[in-house]
Amino acid sequence: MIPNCERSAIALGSNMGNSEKILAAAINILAKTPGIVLQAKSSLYQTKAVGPPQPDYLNGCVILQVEMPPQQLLNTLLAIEQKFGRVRRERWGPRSLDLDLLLYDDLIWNTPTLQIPHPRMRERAFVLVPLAEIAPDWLEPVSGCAIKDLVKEVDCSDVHLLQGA
Ligand SMILES: Nc1ncnc2c1ncn2[C@@H]1O[C@H](COP(=O)(O)OP(=O)(O)OP(=O)(O)O)[C@@H](O)[C@H]1O
Ligand SMILES: Nc1nc2c(c(=O)[nH]1)N=C(CO)CN2
Repeated sequence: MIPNCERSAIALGSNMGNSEKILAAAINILAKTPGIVLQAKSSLYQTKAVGPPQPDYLNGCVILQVEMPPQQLLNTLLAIEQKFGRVRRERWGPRSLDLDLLLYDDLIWNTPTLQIPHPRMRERAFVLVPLAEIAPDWLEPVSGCAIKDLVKEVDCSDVHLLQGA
């Protein structure tokens, strides 16, 4: 536990390369980053890609205790994406690693480079299913709804628990 720290939820996704290995390695790096303590880790889910046709994703979420402001946390996430050779080509296109900052306590934050809560999290079953597993009672601050209730509003039929993960 870090004194004066905030709780943050991060979504992880990958559909290029050895996604299981990449997600495990990314979580490991996050857990070893100064100012970050890994509090909880969801199962991994195989999910049908939303967006242009592309391979299925592996998705998961983690809860972190962080002792850094939101923009610094985003910069940390972008640096980890780069380590795994993330190249931005098309919007919502395939990627070796995607890390999205979903929630930062009950903060609502809107700048050109960072929006919290993540603006599309409420419509994404591939985010809400793993997040509900580890943070069901966390209130998404824009809607005021708990994650366990938001997950009931989306179609979860394309999100499957990865066996043996
Ligand atoms: N909450 C957030 N988490 C991550 N990135 C964010 C957030 N809010 C704004 N951004 C900005 O979005 C930029 C582009 O993100 P990215 O390329 O990962 O989008 P995407 O994964 O293709 O689509 P989506 O944002 O719908 O998940 C980042 O460089 C970052 O500046
Ligand atoms: N199933 C799934 N589809 C996606 C994902 C993702 O992580 N999982 N990420 C996207 C861009 O952030 C676009 N589409």
